Amino acid sequence: MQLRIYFNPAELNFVETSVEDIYIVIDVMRATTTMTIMFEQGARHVLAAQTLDQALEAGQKVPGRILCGEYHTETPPGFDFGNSPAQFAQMDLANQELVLTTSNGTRALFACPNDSIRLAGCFYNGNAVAAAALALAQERHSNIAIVCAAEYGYFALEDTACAGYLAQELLQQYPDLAIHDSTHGAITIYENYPPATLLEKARSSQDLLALGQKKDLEYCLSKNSSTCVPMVTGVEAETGLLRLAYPATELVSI
Ligand SMILES: O=C(O)[C@H](CS(=O)(=O)O)OP(=O)(O)O
Repeated sequence: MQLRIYFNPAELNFVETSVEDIYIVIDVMRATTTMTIMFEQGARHVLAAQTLDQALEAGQKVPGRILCGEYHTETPPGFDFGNSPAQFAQMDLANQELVLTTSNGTRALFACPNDSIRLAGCFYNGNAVAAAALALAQERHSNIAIVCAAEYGYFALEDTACAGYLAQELLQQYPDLAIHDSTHGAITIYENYPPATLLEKARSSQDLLALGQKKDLEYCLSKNSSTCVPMVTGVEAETGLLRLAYPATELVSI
C-alpha cells in the first residue's frame, strides 16, 4: 500500500490518479475541521458545493436545509451561517442537512477523481481519519492519497503540516506503508510546525486572529478530539453537490 501527498489540488491534474485510491482531503482552516464538527453535533448530511450559486440553489431546493459557508471568510448574503467550527460546536445539528461551500476546502473535494472515496481530514480527527483510510484501503487493496486544499491555489503551511501529522499516524498504524518524497517533506514540515507554531506562523491563523476568530483556531489546531470521519457517499443528482455522511452507512453510489 502506498501513500502520496499532494500539496495542492492542482497537482492532481498532472498525474495519473486512480479512482480506486482513498483520498483524504485536508483543509485545516477551516472547512474539514468544520465538517467534522458538524457531524460531531449530529448532522445527517453535509452537502459540499463548489460555488455560491450552486449552494444557494441546493439550499432553496429542499426546505429546512441549513445554508453555510464563506466567501473570502465572510458569510455570503442569503446564507444562514458562515464556516466557523466554534459556532457549529455550540449548535444542536441532530438530523440536519447542511449545505456548505468554502473558498478552498469544498473545492478540493471536487478536485479528486469523480466517484472516488473522499474523507475529510484535519488535526481534530487525525487519528480517526488515518484509521478509517487504512481500513478502506486494506479492504479495497488500494492506495492512500492525501490532498491539501491549499489557499486559493497557493501552498498552505497548516494543511501540509497536518498532512505530515496524518502520515505519521498512518505509518504508526501501518508501518509497511510505502512512502514517497512528498511524505518525507510533509513530516519534516509537521515536525517544525506543530499546532502551537502554526498558531503563530501560518498565514491563515493570522487572518482568523485578525477577524476575531481565535476560538476557531482552538478547534482547528486541536489534535484527535473527534472520532467523526466525514466521507463522500455520493453525488446529489439534481444539484451535483457531494453528499457527505458519518457514519457512512450509505456507501451505495461509490
Ligand atoms: O473559511 C475559511 O477559513 C477559508 C476561507 S479563507 O481562505 O480564510 O478566506 O475557506 P476554506 O475553504 O475553509 O479554506
